[in-house]
Amino acid sequence: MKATVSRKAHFNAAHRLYRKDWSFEKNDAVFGKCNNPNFHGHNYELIVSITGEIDKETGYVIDIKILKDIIKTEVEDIFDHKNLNVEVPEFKDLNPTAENIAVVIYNKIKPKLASYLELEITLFETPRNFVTYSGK
Ligand SMILES: Nc1nc2c(c(=O)[nH]1)N=C([C@H](O)[C@H](O)COP(=O)(O)OP(=O)(O)OP(=O)(O)O)CN2
Ligand SMILES: [Zn+2]
Repeated sequence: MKATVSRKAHFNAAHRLYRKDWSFEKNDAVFGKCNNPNFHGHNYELIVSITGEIDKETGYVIDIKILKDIIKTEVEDIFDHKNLNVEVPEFKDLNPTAENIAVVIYNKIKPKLASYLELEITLFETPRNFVTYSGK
């Protein structure tokens, strides 16, 4: 019997959407106000969902305390109150769009889980804009 266990988390971060190999004009045309050289911020809301068999003895798919600790170490401690472009090495040459942030979070959390567990990341950049990534 399979179930999905989810944990919500939150981080606040600044970013700028642009490509270093494009002119300011091209970045402005594609990314608009998100290309502000002085950056801008979001209150990101994260949902980490783990799917797997319910253990017959414990009744758990995964102990949520363990998931909470993984999210703190791999996401909150690294992203919260940071400038993603400047302070998070994964975004040195990767545009910190919601899509790419979700992929980076997936790639940081996945190795910390037992290999038989499935992972899905849902990241809200604003209350109305969100992306989902599950490694496909
Ligand atoms: N596919 C994507 N499109 C956009 C992304 C993204 O990450 N992926 N990001 C941005 C900007 O960074 C920014 O997030 C847009 O914010 P904002 O302009 O505030 O968004 P809304 O106008 O939709 O604000 P609401 O409050 O949600 O109405 C742009 N595009
Ligand atoms: Zn933004």
